[in-house]
Amino acid sequence: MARAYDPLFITSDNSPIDVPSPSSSSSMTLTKDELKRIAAYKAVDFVKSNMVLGLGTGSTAKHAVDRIGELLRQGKLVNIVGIPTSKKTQEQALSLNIPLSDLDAHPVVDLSIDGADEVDPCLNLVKGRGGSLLREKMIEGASKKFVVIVDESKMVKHIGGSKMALPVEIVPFCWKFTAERLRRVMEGYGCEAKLRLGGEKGEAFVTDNGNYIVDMYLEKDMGDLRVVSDEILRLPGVVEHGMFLDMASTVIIAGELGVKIKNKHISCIFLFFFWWVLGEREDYYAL
Ligand SMILES: O=C[C@H](O)[C@H](O)[C@H](O)COP(=O)(O)O
Repeated sequence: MARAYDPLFITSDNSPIDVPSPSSSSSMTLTKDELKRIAAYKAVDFVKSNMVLGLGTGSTAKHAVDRIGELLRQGKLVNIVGIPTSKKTQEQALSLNIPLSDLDAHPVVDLSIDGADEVDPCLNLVKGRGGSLLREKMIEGASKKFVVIVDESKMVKHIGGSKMALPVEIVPFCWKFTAERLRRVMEGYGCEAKLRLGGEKGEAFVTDNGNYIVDMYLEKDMGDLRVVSDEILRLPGVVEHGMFLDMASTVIIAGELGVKIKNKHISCIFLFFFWWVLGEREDYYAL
C-alpha cells in the first residue's frame, strides 16, 4: 500500500533531517533505488573537507560516491582522499575525479560509507552478495566511523537463517575441499554451500583479489555469531567471510515513511562486554 513520504521524518537521534525529495509529490511510493539514494545522500552529510574516506561498493554505495563527486565538483568539499573498496568503485571514483589512495598510504580512514545485504538489531551485517567483501572489511575495519546505508528491506531480526547467501571468499586451490569443509562446519544450521558462478559459460566468479566465493545458504539462525565467525576463519583456504560483526557505527535506513538513523546501541556493547567477561572467566576456571 502506498504511504505518504515525509522527508522531515524525526530520526532516532531526534534531529529532523532534510533529504532530497525525488519529486514534488509528498504522497508517493518510492522505488528501492530512490530509497538507496536517499540513505546515501544522508550519509554524505557526515563527510567533511580534508577527510580520508572509504568508498563502498554496490548499488547503494554508488549513490554516495556520485554525491561525493558532485560536492567536490561544486567546491563544497575539498581535499578529500578516497579509498575504494573494489575495482568497480575505483573506476567510478576516477571517472568523477575523486582523488584516490590506499591503506598503505593512509592506514587510518576517517569515515567509510557502504551498503549491506542484511543488518541485525545490533548492527551486525552480512555483506558480499555483490562480490566484494575482503577489501571492504579491511578498509571499513580501519575506519574511525563506518556508516552503513540501506533501504528498509535489508533489516532482519538476526543475520543468517534467511536462506539467503552468507558469502565466504576462499582461495581457488582445491576449492571443492574447502567448500565441503565449510559445509560441514555449518551443517548444524541447515547449510547448503554453493560455488558462486560468474560468466556466461558458467565459470566461477572471481573476486578482485583473484579468489572464489562460496555462498552458504543457511536455514537456521547461527546463534553466537562470533563463535561461527572464528570457526569459519580457522579453516585453511578461507580468506574472509561476509559477516561484519560489531563494525558499523551507524546505519541509515531509508523507508517509505522517511529515514531512520540507528547508532550502535549501548545495550549491544554491554551484551558484548558481559559475553567477553564471562568468556574470560570460563577460560580462567578451566585452567
Ligand atoms: O559485495 C557487495 C557489497 O558488500 C555491497 O555493499 C552489498 O552487497 C550491498 O549491495 P547493494 O547496495 O547493491 O544492495
